[in-house]
Amino acid sequence: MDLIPDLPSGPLDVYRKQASFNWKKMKLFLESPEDIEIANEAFKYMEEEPIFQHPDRDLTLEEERHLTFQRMKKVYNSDILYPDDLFMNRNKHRVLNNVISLYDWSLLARKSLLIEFPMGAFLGLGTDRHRKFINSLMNREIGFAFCLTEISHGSNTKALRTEARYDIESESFILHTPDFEAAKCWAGCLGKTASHCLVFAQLYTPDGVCHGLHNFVTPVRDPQTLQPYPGVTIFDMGAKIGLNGMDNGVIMFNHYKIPRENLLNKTGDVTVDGKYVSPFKDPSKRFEGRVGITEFGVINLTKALTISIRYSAVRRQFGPENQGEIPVLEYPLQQYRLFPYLSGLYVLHCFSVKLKDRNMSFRLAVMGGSEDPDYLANFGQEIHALSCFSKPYSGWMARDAVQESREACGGHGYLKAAGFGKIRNDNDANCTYEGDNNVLLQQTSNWLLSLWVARQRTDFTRFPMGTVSYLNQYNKYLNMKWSSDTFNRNLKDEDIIQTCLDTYCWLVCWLCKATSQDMETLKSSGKNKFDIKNNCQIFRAHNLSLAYGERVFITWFLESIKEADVSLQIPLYRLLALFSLTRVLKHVSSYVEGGLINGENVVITNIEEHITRLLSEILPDSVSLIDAFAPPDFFLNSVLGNADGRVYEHMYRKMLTSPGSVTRDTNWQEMRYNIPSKL
Ligand SMILES: Cc1cc2nc3c(=O)[nH]c(=O)nc-3n(C[C@H](O)[C@H](O)[C@H](O)COP(=O)(O)OP(=O)(O)OC[C@H]3O[C@@H](n4cnc5c(N)ncnc54)[C@H](O)[C@@H]3O)c2cc1C
Repeated sequence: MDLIPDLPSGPLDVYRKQASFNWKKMKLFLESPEDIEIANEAFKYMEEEPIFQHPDRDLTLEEERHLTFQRMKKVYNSDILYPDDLFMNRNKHRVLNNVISLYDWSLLARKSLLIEFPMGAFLGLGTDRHRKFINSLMNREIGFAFCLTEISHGSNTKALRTEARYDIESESFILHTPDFEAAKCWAGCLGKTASHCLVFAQLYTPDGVCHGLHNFVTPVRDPQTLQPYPGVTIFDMGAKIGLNGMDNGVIMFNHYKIPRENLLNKTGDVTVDGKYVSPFKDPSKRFEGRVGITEFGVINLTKALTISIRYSAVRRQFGPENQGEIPVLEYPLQQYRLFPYLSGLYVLHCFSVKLKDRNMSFRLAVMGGSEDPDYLANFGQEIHALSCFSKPYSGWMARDAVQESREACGGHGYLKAAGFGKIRNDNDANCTYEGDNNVLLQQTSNWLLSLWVARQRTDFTRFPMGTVSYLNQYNKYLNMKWSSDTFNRNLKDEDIIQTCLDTYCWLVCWLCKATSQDMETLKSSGKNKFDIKNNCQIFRAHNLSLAYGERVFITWFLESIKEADVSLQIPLYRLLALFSLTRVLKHVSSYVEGGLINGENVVITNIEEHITRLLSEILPDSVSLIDAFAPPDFFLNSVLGNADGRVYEHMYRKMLTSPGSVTRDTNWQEMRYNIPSKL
């Protein structure tokens, strides 16, 4: 417990004293003592280093990028933020990345993209001949950008048009951008800094055959002068709505030659005389990014909810007659706007930790090579389906929570110093990069629907993570009906959660069935495969992906609760019951359509009553529940969310000390009331 410093006393004490559990114990449920120790050291270091101090004025684009770059160098040179054992200790890497993300997403993106991401690509897709690049990266002599997206194509990667044609005579690939629409764009660190790119291009052998997208190590700038090489045109994409410490750029190649060896050739190569050879495909790499991005939502939810819950606990408006004003957190409506996201934060955190662990087990199994290939294929499919769900879900949950939190803080929430603007704008990009959310989510339903088609000859328990084993009992679930007693008033939270899980089993089975039937109907009406798939997305396939994933969220958090200290279990069950009920309620139209509800709406009333009860039970715990997640004030960087709850003192100090706040405007002479009259 000494690891976790006490919180300063102030107006939040009222709620902290009401908590039914020890918040430090809760923190230890969320993070191990080792992780807390690593994070504490990093927090202290960054808080004390001059380069990490928050500027007291808005920076220009160039200043912001320069500062972020200098900070990145500081990170790389720090034994605390970048210790020697970082790559051997993935957990340490995760914790330190989280600390950096809490501080600034641009810094994390720069640090990851320029050096770590290419290192991963070389280890995963490269071979011995690329060792020189790894050495240069380790010596910090070069830096990379990752170039996949083109001006006219992003999600549809098959349609990308950058070409890499092999030339036997010079033993090189000739990279070419046919026109501006095929220019690579959005690549982070490309605008001003990267010396090399990992370029995805269509590989053509001299016989004119296209072998699809391959990855090419491409030097684009002189690392010393930062001038692009002849044959390469680069331009910067300019200011964005967030992540402005990062320089996203556009690049075009004009018959630009790179050595044959620069092809990352683990999954496919071209011989000196121009023959294409492909030894095998490595399935272990493709999920890594999305698994990691799932955790990004946790960071943004943490920041937004720390600010809004603490502020709501001290902000007073209205009250019963003659009894003074009450904190806005006391209003059930305010609780309903914030607590489901608080429960979502707990659920998402536990899910993303488990997903990372399971992904790591999968990758180790692939590398070990001794596992049954069917087992690996099933494991890989499950990880893929889950990460294609959880990356969008986490970005969207954070997006919605940040907006609700901003509004929950009223006008003051709109101040830049409240912090929501930066969280919102930086989180926004998570919904698009590493796969647009809506496009990605389709992969989860595609997989589920393919399983459904094969349901009569499949044993669903063969999937190692157990996320679809209930499909074995699809007949039982499809016959399920809610009775007027379902979710009855006397149900305990554990039983509520179980009923929600059963409801999700019904929902997934029914959505699989209904989507497949719709597809059959469209097929018999003469629609082609493409149209059939698209016409089943809105009310069916999209919801199917959500239902599948939400059920896994609940199941995995339930596992975590059972491992928690008994003193924490009641508040955790409450959170999970609230999460489950509010999410179950969002699928009501399917229950009506699919006949789960027959006639009476009493079950919905029961659910609403339970939600109202849970909100009031979570209220006394709410501040401590968010304290267990909250970063130090320096990292939250919000006048509304400090741990001492002294909101108005912090606002006063910030406003008074902001440059120019109490002086006359420099243009004051032109702002005097001497507007010429037309009269
Ligand atoms: C901050 C940031 C950093 C980035 N960094 C990089 C980087 O380093 N390297 C890189 O290569 N790229 C990068 N990107 C690009 C990013 O990966 C792409 O923007 C993303 O893959 C989406 O592609 P798109 O922009 O072409 O969207 P589109 O594919 O054009 O999608 C546009 C809209 O159409 C919808 N849509 C598309 N297809 C379908 C469909 N089949 N069904 C239903 N709806 C559909 C999408 O949901 C979306 O709403 C970055 C983007 C951002 C914002």
